[in-house]
Amino acid sequence: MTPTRAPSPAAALLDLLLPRTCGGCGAGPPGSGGWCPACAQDTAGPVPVRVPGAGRVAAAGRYRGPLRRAVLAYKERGRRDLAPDLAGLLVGPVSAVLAPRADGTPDPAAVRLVPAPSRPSAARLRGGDHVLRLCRALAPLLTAAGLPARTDAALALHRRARDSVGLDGAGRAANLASALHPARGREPVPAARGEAVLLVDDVVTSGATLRACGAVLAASGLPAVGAVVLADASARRRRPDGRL
Ligand SMILES: O=P(O)(O)OC[C@H]1O[C@H](OP(=O)(O)OP(=O)(O)O)[C@H](O)[C@@H]1O
Repeated sequence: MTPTRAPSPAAALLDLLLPRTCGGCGAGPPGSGGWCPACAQDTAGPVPVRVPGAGRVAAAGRYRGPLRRAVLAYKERGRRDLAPDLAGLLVGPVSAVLAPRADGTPDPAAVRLVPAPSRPSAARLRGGDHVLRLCRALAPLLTAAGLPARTDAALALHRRARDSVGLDGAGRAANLASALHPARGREPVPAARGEAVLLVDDVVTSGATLRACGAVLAASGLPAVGAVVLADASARRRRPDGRL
């Protein structure tokens, strides 16, 4: 996806001052949780997503309708104010991924949220890393709900990582394999006893991103139990230009 340039400081200030509108349809003002009642109905998750090799994966909903519009508005159209509302949609998927297992694995006592990283150039154009911002909004919600959570930007993409637009699943996997690495400048902090590591991303399509991130985390001694994403686009076909 190609982001539009981040709004100027004046425009960002205006965003803060103007009444907020519904994340799904843009009509305002929104109801509780940042959504109008109709869109809230349509964004109710969680939905399990099958991503072989990525552990348990759950999404807040399918990549369509109000949720798709909200993700695009948040990611590409400068609606950074939607971070708390979108983070709120991830609380259910986190519970689903961490739900008790039949094999007797103990329930996690805490969770570490690892954002799937953006290309540095894309993050600059978007006015910051949108998935990292999402994690930072989600962590306090989980903590308030009784599951201590923190964000760990443990992964990064090389500056020269190419835009994956136009690549199929295999091409995306190859692009990521050469570009994804543990964040520089610090040793990975091992998971504390009882701490579950969870990947977070905005959208899952082929699953290449979640698998690649999971592989780098595991190689750093931080295996993830699974992932949560805002929207499941795995049933959609990318257009010939690679866009959804
Ligand atoms: O399941 P997958 O096939 O890996 O697709 C999902 C990934 O695709 C998008 O990122 P993209 O690589 O297009 O970068 P972007 O941040 O520029 O959108 C999206 O943000 C996910 O990270």
